[in-house]
Amino acid sequence: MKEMELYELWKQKAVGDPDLVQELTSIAGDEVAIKDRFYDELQFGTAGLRGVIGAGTIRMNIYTVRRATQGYADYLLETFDKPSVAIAFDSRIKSDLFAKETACVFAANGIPVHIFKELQPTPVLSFAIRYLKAQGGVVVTASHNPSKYNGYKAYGADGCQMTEEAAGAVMRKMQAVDVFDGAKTMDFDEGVRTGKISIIGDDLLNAYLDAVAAKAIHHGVGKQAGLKVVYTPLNGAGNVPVRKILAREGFEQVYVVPEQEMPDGNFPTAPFPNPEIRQAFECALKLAEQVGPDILLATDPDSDRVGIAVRQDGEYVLMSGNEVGALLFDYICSQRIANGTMPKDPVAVTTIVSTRMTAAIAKKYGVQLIDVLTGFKYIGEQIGLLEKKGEDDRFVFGFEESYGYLAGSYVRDKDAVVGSMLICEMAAFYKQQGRTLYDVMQDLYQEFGFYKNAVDSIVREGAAGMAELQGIMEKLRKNPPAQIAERKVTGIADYQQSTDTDLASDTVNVIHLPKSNVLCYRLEGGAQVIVRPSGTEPKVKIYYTAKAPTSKEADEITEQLKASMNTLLS
Ligand SMILES: O=P(O)(O)OC[C@H]1O[C@H](O)[C@H](O)[C@@H](O)[C@@H]1O
Repeated sequence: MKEMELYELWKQKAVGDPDLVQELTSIAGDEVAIKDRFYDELQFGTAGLRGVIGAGTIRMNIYTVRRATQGYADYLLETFDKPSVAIAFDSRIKSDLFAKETACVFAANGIPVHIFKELQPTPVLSFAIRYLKAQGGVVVTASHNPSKYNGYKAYGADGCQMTEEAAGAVMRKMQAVDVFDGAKTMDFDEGVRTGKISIIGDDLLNAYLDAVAAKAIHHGVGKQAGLKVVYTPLNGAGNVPVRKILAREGFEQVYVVPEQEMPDGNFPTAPFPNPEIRQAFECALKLAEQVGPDILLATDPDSDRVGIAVRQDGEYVLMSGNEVGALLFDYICSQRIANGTMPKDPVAVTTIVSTRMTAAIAKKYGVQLIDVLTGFKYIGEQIGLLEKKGEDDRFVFGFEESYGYLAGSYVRDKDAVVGSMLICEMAAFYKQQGRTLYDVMQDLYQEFGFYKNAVDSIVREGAAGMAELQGIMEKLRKNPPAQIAERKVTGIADYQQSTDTDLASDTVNVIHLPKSNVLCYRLEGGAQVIVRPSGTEPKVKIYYTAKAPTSKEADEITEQLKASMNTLLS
C-alpha cells in the first residue's frame, strides 16, 4: 500500500518539527489514520492550498509548505525577470512558522521577500503586492476554517489569487519537487541580515487604510448618527485595521469583544470562526446585552469576510451574506449616483451561487453585472481585466454570498476592512432616517422581489469522506432528478460539460467560465438548486434559491427544496 511506504518515509525524514515526529509515532499501526494523511497531495482549490495541520502529504506542515513554495519560486523565476514577493500570515496555529518557512525558500532561490512582522488581513497582502511592485505573494491562513486547519493562498502580480492557468503551472512545478530534498531553504535571520528578507514597515498599512478610507461615501456619518457598534475579530487579524478605519471615519462607540480581541489560533470561544455561523456571534451577543449596540460585526481570522447582526425591536437579527451584499450594492449605487461619483459604465461582479437580486439592483442603477464561478479570485480577475484596458475605475462592487465584499480596485480579494467600514457607514446613514438595515432590507425585498436563499452542506472528513463526497456528485450525474419538491426540473446545467451558451440562462452576463464541478437545476416557478463540492472544506454545498410574491412563500419553497434534496442525497 502506497500510503504505508509514504508513512515509513515520513517517519524517517520528517524530523524537522517535533510535533510531526510525535504525531507519526502516535499513529503507528492505525491504517485509517495513515491513509487519511497520505492518500493524496494538497491541491489548489477555491482559495489556494488548504488542509489539516500535521504530518502527511495531504496535511499542512513545513515540508508541504516548502515544497509548494519551491514550485511557486520555480514558476516565478521562469515567468519574470527579477521577481519579488510579499508574505503575510494570520493568527492560526503555525501560521507565523509557515510564513517564515515560505520566506526562507523564496530567499534561498534568490527571490527578494517582503514579510509582515505581525499578523495582517488577507486584503492587506493583496494591496501589498501592487504597492511593493512584487510579482507574487502568499498569505498563510485557512480563512474561516476551524483551528485544526491552515492554508496557503497564492497571489499573482495583479494582487489577485492565482486562477486556473497560473495555479496549474505552479502545481505542475510543485509536483516535480521532492517533498524532503527538493526545496532550497536558508536561515531566516541570515536572510534578514543579508537583506534577502525585509520586514514590511508601518507605511504600508497606513497607505492601505488611506485607500480604504477613500471608498467611504458619507464621511463622519457615524459620529452624527451616534452609531454604536460591537465588534469581534474572532481572535484574528481584523482587530487593528478594522478599529483603525472605524476610528478614522469617526465611529466613536466601538466595543470590542474582550475574549476574542487578541490573536489566538485555538479560537477558544468560537471553534468555527466563521461569521456565517451563529455561534461565532455568541460572545458578541453577550456583550450586546450590556452595551445595546445598533449593529454587531464579526470578521474571520484573516479578515476577508464580515458578518453582521442588527438590533430590531430589541432583538438581534443575523443578516445573511446575500442580504448584506444586496444592501451594500444598493447603497453604493444610490449614494454614488447622488453625490456624483458614480463612474461612467459602472461594473459589478458576483458569483453564480449568490443572490439574483443583484441583477435587479444592477438594472435599476444601470450597472453591468458580471457572473463568475465561486471564489473571489474570479472577481479579482475581472478587475484585472478592466485594469488592462485602463478602466478599473468602472468597478464599483464585488460580492459573493459567503460574506465577501469589495468596493474598489485597490485590492483584488474580498476585504472585511472596507466591508466593515461601509456596513457601519450605511447603518449610520439609514439610522439618521430612522431605519435599521433590517428595515431597509425589507424595502429591498418589496422593491426587487423576495429572493430567498439558503445553503446546506454535507460534511465528510478523511479519505473515505472524500470518496463519499465524490460519490454524491457522480450519483447526481448518473441519475438526474426529474423533480425537486414536486417542482419539475426544467433545465440542468452541468458546468463541467456545458458551453457558455447553455449557461446563459443561469448567469446575468455570460463571460467565459472555466469548466467546473457544479450542477445547476432550474425548476419551474423560477426556483433553482446548485450543488458543488467545496474547494476549501470537506463538504458538498447545496445552494437554494426561491423567488415568490411574499417572504413567507419564498421561505416555504426554500424549506421544501431543502427537505427534498436531503431525502434525495441521504
Ligand atoms: O465554497 P468554497 O469552495 O468552500 O469556497 C467558499 C469561499 O471560500 C473562501 O472564503 C474563498 O476566498 C471564497 O472566495 C469562497 O467563496
